Amino acid sequence: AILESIADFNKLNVKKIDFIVVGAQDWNYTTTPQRGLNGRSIAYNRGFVLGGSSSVNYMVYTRGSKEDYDRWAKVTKDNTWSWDNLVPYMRKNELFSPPSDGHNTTGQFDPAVHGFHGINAVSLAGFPSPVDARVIETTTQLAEYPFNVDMNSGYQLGIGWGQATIKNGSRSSSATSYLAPQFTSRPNLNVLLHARVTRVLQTNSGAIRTVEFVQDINGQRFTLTAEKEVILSAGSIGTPNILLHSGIGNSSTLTSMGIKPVHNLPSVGQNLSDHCLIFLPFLVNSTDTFENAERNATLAALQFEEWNTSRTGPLVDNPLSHIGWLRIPDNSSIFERFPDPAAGPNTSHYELIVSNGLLGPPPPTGNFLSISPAVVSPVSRGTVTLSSSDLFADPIIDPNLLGSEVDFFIMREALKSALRFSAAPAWENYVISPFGLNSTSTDAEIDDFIRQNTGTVYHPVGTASMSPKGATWGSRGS
Ligand SMILES: Cc1cc2nc3c(=O)[nH]c(=O)nc-3n(C[C@H](O)[C@H](O)[C@H](O)COP(=O)(O)OP(=O)(O)OC[C@H]3O[C@@H](n4cnc5c(N)ncnc54)[C@H](O)[C@@H]3O)c2cc1C
Repeated sequence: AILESIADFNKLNVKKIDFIVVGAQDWNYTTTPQRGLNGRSIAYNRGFVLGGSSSVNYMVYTRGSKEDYDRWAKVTKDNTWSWDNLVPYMRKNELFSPPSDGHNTTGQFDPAVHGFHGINAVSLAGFPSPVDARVIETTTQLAEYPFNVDMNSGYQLGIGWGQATIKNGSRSSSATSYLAPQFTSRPNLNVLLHARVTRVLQTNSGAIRTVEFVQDINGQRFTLTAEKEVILSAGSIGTPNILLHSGIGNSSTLTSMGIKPVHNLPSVGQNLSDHCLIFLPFLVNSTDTFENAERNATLAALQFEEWNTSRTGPLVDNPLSHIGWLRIPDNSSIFERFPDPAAGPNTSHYELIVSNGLLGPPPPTGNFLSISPAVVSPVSRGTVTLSSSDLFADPIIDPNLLGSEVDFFIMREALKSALRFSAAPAWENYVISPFGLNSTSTDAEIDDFIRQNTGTVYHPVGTASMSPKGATWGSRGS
């Protein structure tokens, strides 16, 4: 059942709680000033809603490369995390669905690598983007950007059609899939809304099976104790925040903050890794881009009406049409001093995201194309730490974006790659010029542009990281 309050829960008179799943619009977090971004602090979105960030994200469906998962297996010394062992679960989860416009998708994805009977819907775009043909033409013109029919096959390199967690023009999230009515109506699943977890606590046996929470920040604290286990899934910011307040973290740091240590696990909140991104717009010779509806309320209302009545039109999709997964050359000078950060030779260093418009608030005039680079094998590591023992204070979030020389080098090369992509013959008479950057910019000018414009794709991970059993680090450390 979906429950509004603990009082509603108590009325159910539940005798035994097997599992407690901590899940819940935005937490409104801001990062610390980022050294790699000229000291800028940036917004750090996290979903504050049922379904968490899956209810607010860009809906891009991308698996990692085979090598990424195989590296997980190696790091954890646990082969269940390998690609071969995880793919059956990816398939089981996936409900690959026709696009909203029902167009023929032959040659736009590989059915052999998808699941068609799961609950998390995935589909190709359901409204043609005016730049589709030029992107595909580019893959035939520049050897550097080969076409990849399905970036989610385990082999990700190349340019392919974007897949999104969308069905019939609507978002498929954890809230619409795992928490769909057929599941929340199960007698052994209750979802308590408006509950904010403050800590996880030890029972008399020492096991951590009790969850402490409030329904009103100034109100009573409640506890529930699970018969079997508590699965803490509050995301890469919420999870370490709760653990640290619970005394699970670096014991000496916790003691200095007045928090009683329960378990010394110094890795909690460390090792934060994220994908940094630059929205890279190009001024184009077109009148058919996102900017039209963004500057014209009547057109926007018409598009919304179309979506609302028939789930057709431009609003059935997320704002990107194609993605490229690409590597900097193996002989890049950065590798003379640093190891290759990718999980293997078939794993990308950076992503190029193609959109038929400027991502973000549009300037008063001009039509745009974006080819936005993101660093996807990042080396920089940041932290989530406590600002105080106040259970409701925001944690201190330092993703350390572009903190490493390797990530900066890759971002610079990715940005130059986006400029090369836009210079393919396919874009002749279409792309006028990069916006905010000159194609003859010096490295120093590009570097300054990067520091001033880099943000994030909001993919923080690693703050409660997996580790081999018995390791002295990570979630299974001593
Ligand atoms: C703007 C944005 C765009 C993104 N775009 C994409 C994309 O296109 N494709 C993609 O694959 N990924 C994308 N991501 C990342 C993706 O959404 C996340 O990686 C994923 O949702 C993480 O899942 P999670 O369950 O670990 O954490 P979350 O989804 O963040 O879920 C954590 C849940 O725990 C709740 N919670 C936290 N603390 C507490 C507490 N104390 N008490 C109670 N509840 C609590 C939160 O409210 C939330 O509901 C994006 C993220 C954002 C924010």
